[in-house]
Amino acid sequence: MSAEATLRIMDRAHKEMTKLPRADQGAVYEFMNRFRANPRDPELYLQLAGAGSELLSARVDKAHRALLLAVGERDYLLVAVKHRDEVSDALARHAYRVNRVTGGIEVIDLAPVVKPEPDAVPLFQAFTDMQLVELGVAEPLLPQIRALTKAEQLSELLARAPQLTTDVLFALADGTSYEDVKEQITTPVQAEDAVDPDDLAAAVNSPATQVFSDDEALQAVLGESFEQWQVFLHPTQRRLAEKPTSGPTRVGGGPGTGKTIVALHRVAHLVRQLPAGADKPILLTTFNRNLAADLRTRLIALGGQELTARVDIVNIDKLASRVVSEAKIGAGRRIVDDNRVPELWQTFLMETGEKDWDADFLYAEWTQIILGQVLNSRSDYFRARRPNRGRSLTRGERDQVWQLTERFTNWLDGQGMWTWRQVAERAARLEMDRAARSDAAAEESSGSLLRHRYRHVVVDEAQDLSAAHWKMLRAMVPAGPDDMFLAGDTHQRIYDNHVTLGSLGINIRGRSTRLTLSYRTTRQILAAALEVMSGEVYDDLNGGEENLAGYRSLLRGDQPVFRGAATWAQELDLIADQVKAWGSPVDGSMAICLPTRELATDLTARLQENGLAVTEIGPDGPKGAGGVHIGTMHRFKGLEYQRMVIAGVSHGLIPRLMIDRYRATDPKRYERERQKDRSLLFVAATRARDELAVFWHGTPSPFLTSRLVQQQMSAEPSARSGIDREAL
Ligand SMILES: Nc1ncnc2c1ncn2[C@@H]1O[C@H](COP(=O)(O)OP(=O)(O)OP(=O)(O)O)[C@@H](O)[C@H]1O
Repeated sequence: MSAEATLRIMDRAHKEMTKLPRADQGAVYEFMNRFRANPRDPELYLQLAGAGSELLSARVDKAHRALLLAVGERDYLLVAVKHRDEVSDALARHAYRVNRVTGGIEVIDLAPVVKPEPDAVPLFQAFTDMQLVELGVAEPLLPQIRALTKAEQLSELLARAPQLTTDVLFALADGTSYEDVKEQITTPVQAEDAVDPDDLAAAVNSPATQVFSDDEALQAVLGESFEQWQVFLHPTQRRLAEKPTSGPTRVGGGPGTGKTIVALHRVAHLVRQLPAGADKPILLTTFNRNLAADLRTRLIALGGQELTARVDIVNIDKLASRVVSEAKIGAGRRIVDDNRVPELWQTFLMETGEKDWDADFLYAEWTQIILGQVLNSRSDYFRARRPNRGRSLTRGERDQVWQLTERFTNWLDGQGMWTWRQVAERAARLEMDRAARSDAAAEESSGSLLRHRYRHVVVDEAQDLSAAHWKMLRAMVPAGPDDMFLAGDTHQRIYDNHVTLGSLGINIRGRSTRLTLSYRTTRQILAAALEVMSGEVYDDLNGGEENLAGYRSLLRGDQPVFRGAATWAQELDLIADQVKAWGSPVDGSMAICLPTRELATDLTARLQENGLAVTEIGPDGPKGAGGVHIGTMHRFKGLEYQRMVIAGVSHGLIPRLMIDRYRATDPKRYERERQKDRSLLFVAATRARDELAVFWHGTPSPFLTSRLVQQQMSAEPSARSGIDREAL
């Protein structure tokens, strides 16, 4: 298709579009097609957006207008899609300018933030306007910057300023000298050639302009379906999805950065490379059932039934149980839920009169070391490394533990039971044997019928899989190019599975990447979620450390609400009021997350008394589409909602009071359990797209920093203690 005009989309505009209701996204999609074909189509009403504005406006549909910059005679940059009632506000509020340092186009938010204080000393009086501009500060913000006298005002301004302005002013306010800022912040992003601030055509091609898509990529995707456009990958995401790899690869990144989307596109890409056939040589797996169901729906939306037909989509435990039942193992045995196993250990120790060992300790040793590492024999256990296990064990003690676990498994067996961990361990062993036989057969003759199960394995929520799961997966696919693709974020680990992939035969070193741009949530919600995580150290699945540096959002919204009540009954009132303030939506766009089932039951009753429809989120996901969704924290993994309440964020509930008993007896375990509960809160907070409210009763959870808690006292930014880099 030859087009009349080229159209590019700014990153920010694209993010805003992903937030529109589906029907409106469809209208934008149609608009872009028409606009590219003929921008002067009279029905598009292309015109100057307003007197004195640098922007043009065009009609998307009855309600929406596109705002565009003309960057060449027939080249346009889409900078925003707004409701027509919001256009004049948007024009007054934002300026689009070429930055003199980077040469990129910046969107500058001109909303006034500073209330002038006549006698106070301006924060940046030591620097001239010229110096600030030379460092890369956005010129239209200079009048506001000049009026800043307090750190809190600066925080507020920087929360909306372009990146380079933020970096420069933050460093200067922090006491960094002009020369150092120039060297460390400005020079690295300086354009190679001289910048002409009026040359938009050059600016739009500058790497500093955050253009989501160039015209070519847009044209390609507009030729596809609307569904595909909805998950049109950012160039960074696309590279990850399509890059050939020499071995296992991992994509990390904070919540909502598109890891799942990339994993799905990776699957689609791999399917496209397959020779024709009716088999399923690609495994797509994740932690639990509802996430697997969700992956299936999303993959069908992306590539249809034909593509999905080549992919085995199954959650990891089901996959393991399939392997053992194919081998006719465990028939008639009931699989008990892992959270019941500590209790079973307790009963076993009581029945056998064994008093020297603690049930919790044995449970953890058995699941994490013996089953977790798929240890075959007592001598393997004697040699095993026991990372993260706290106290060391002598050889004699290891012998006792081994014998006790053998007796325990026989005891379980006698009652017709086994655990998911045992199933995973057995499946791993079966698959490792199968792989060894298949390798041996391949060496002897090329016509062997023994093959690995899959050619490619793609794993989402990788942070929650156990070592036995990884051993099973490793054995299911031959080592080689594009063998394993893992997506996950260790900050969201909510089950106690810590692994070092390298020691399990999965070598991701040098093939690990991180996404940093959140598509889900606003800057304000991200800042609050990140604050919950402050001070904690996370691993990178491979023995190193991982952080969320650079994790950001281009979307802005209201500050999240943080509010406490004296009692649970009063907290229920707060929740009911919040639901009402949000217009009591019962279309499934709002959810409430609680730490315990009891609290969830109370809240359900309360909302139902108020006449609201409530939908429980069960192990397979929400039990219906509409209603107010209510669930305990674990249920929220992988979900997203327009509005979220997190309730019961109280001392003793988050983290759970019961973990206190490990504080003295098993400090490592205590730290792990505490980190897990912190991650649960982080996962819950990052499910919110637009609005978040956090409530507690009594004393707030220690994970809510005093700054977050203070937000209830005063909506004023002056309640903050200072400028915090993370909060920006
Ligand atoms: N390129 C994109 N275009 C449009 N929407 C996107 C894009 N990438 C991600 N999204 C949207 O952002 C949201 C989050 O994406 P996704 O679920 O893949 O993130 P994630 O990193 O797996 O999140 P989490 O770690 O919280 O599970 C989804 O609604 C998804 O459709």
